Amino acid sequence: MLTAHRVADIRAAEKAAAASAGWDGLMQRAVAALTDVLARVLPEDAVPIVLVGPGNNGGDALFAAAALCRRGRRVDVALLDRGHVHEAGLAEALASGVRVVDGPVDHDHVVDAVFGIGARAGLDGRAAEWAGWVEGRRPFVVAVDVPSGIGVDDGVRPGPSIPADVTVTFGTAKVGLLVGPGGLSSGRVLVRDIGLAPHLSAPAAEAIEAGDGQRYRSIVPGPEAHKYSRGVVGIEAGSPAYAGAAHLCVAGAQAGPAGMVRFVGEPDLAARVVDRAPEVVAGRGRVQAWVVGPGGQDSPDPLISALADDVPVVVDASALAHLPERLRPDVVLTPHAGELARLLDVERAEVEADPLLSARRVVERWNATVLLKGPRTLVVSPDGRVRVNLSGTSWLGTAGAGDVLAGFVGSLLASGLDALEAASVGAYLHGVAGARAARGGPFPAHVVADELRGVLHDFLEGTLDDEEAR
Ligand SMILES: NC(=O)C1=CN([C@@H]2O[C@H](COP(=O)(O)OP(=O)(O)OC[C@H]3O[C@@H](n4cnc5c(N)ncnc54)[C@H](O)[C@@H]3O)[C@@H](O)[C@H]2O)[C@@H](O)CC1
Ligand SMILES: [K+]
Repeated sequence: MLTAHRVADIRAAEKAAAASAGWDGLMQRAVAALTDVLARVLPEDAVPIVLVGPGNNGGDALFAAAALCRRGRRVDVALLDRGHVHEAGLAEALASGVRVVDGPVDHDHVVDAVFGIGARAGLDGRAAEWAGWVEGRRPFVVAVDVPSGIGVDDGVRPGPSIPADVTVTFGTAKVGLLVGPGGLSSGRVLVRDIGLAPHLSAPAAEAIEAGDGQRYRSIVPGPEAHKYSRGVVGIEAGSPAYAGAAHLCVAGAQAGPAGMVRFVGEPDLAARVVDRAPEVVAGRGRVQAWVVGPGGQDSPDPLISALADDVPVVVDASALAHLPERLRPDVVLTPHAGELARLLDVERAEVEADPLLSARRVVERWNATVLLKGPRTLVVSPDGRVRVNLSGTSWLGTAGAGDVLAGFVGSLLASGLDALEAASVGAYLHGVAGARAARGGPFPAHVVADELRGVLHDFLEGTLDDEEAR
């Protein structure tokens, strides 16, 4: 599991770690990790420019620049403000042969050490000019700890920022490296240990990784299992206008661990669903989880009857327009940004600017678990836990992909995972399945359902490839 913490918690952990290692000791660990990454990701013959701000973030980079020079590389450095700079770092950089220049010119490689966890979101003055230069030239950027300009705790981007291809972050990820615009500006996030782990509080957010399958072995049927013990998922989805949503939602559910799928819908549609998927049982009966809404009619009834069963419910698409006053933590709402904006009666852009805050507002308003779909799908639980999904491909922006996801999450719920786990495992594996499908080019959503089976298998067996999962 990748963990992310808030700045206040990281500062507290650093203080505790510094009590034994000393502040210089901590910084030297950060410098060693940074130097190691830079030596690997920057081509031998490149002359990178290091953009250095006033704090310890700049200090880290000055020491790393010095270390690179001592290894025979050429490095340019530009100082945001000569009056405010890590003096010991600058002295060592100069002594090691770093060249101080006015600013970036024709550099193709940038090390962003303007601001670290001491940053306020947004850049102005010289830092904003540098951000503008980066936007125009599009060099390869390595961010030190965080990309400068983003909100470290929330990933907002209220003004200019320096988006990175790689972010080398110390001790633990920061929430703003994962969510919202910050998440999309951080590139590949490499967490490097500097000895904070024993001192860190519970993470503010987590992301499932390829190696986490062992945690979810409970969904593998044991020797005594039968179809009912594996869980039954009920689906009320589809309508004359969106008959395909019923098929795709069923396909998603059948790719999951549940032992049976029940389908509820008008007789013609139910008959077509059973024609395509003969294992499906049409009609109501006992279920361990419901999925309502994909491609559904504009009616409150499916959600009302699902909630009356007192089992976990996935509430998607049309059913989102009919939420009662209050829900329960085992209800998973699955809006995209536009649907979530409608729930809050705000503009979609507001949700996209700060998805974590927006999702939290819905969680608080309804006391339900929220899976906010997007390039960085978020899952937020009423108990405060947050998961961010890092798997996927832009090709998943295809009609019907959400129907598959809703069915798959329903199956995970029926198999006994709690709402946060079902939603985040579902989003993660759905993303990996999309990435796998995309190897063959653009794909229709039913291919995602086809891939999910194998992806779930590889995840649980511990053989999922980390590379394809990002
Ligand atoms: N504290 C520690 O134990 C360690 C810190 N390390 C490094 O130190 C960094 C944190 O250093 P600092 O606390 O000095 O913080 P920064 O290096 O982020 O610098 C903060 C300074 O920049 C100014 N500033 C922030 N955002 C601004 C903005 N948008 N516009 C204008 N000025 C702005 C602040 O007023 C403050 O003076 C970490 O990110 C990491 O790179 C590492 O060396 C590891 C150890
Ligand atoms: K930085």
